Amino acid sequence: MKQIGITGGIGSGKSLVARIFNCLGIPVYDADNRAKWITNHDPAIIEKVKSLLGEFAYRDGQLDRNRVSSQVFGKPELLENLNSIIHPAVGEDYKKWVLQQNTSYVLKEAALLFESGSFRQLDGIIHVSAPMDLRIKRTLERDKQRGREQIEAIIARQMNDDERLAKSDFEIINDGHTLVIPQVLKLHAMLSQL
Ligand SMILES: CC(C)(COP(=O)(O)OP(=O)(O)OC[C@H]1O[C@@H](n2cnc3c(N)ncnc32)[C@H](O)[C@@H]1O)[C@@H](O)C(=O)NCCC(=O)NCCS
Ligand SMILES: Nc1ncnc2c1ncn2[C@@H]1O[C@H](COP(=O)(O)OP(=O)(O)OP(=O)(O)O)[C@@H](O)[C@H]1O
Repeated sequence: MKQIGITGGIGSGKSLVARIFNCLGIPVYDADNRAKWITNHDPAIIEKVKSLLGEFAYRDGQLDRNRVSSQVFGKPELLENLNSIIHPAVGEDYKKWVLQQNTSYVLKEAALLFESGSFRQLDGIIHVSAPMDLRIKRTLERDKQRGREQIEAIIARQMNDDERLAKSDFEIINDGHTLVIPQVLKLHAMLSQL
């Protein structure tokens, strides 16, 4: 079974593209969502996050995401420390998940496939590309709690599009003009044959 990554910057449309593959019967591991689950449920991770960010990082037993976003996205060192707690846990969780799948290929969706090093375990990477202004506009519309300043701080913490695309094997253009479903169908036909 081939393991394919799907990546792209914030607001590029990874989740949307991943949902289309999922409709075709392809299992998708959503690293963002699993990271959310782990930070709320794994006691060892919760302890580590609290010792890094303080007790107030959690409210009513849940990670206070707005508070933590304001705390970490403007502070590269703090974010790196948070990443080094969460990324290995997501890596282990993914390994268990993949053993339970039995399709011709699976998808791992993550914004930070290259930054986290997890691309090394994958057989190919799909890059979802969209112009920067459109990515910011989509994210502003989706995440009402986030301002433009925070979105720009997040973008500054991610690999730039050119570099990410150069490291990827396939591209899906999600620029608001190019039709997305035909691109997914073409790639799905090819990946199913691998
Ligand atoms: C800082 C946190 C609490 C903010 O939560 P919030 O609900 O506001 O945002 P969410 O998790 O939905 O992320 C929104 C988008 O921001 C970007 N992003 C998230 N974490 C990071 C990061 N560490 N570095 C760069 N970009 C990131 C991604 O494009 C992501 O899709 C959360 O993002 C987090 O715990 N991040 C660190 C762990 C991580 O890297 N998760 C990503 C997948 S493993
Ligand atoms: N082609 C499109 N047409 C209209 N809306 C779109 C399109 N692509 C994405 N969107 C919308 O833009 C927003 C961002 O898309 P999505 O959540 O898939 O991005 P993402 O790459 O997964 O972002 P993140 O890294 O933050 O998780 C969503 O609200 C989504 O519905």
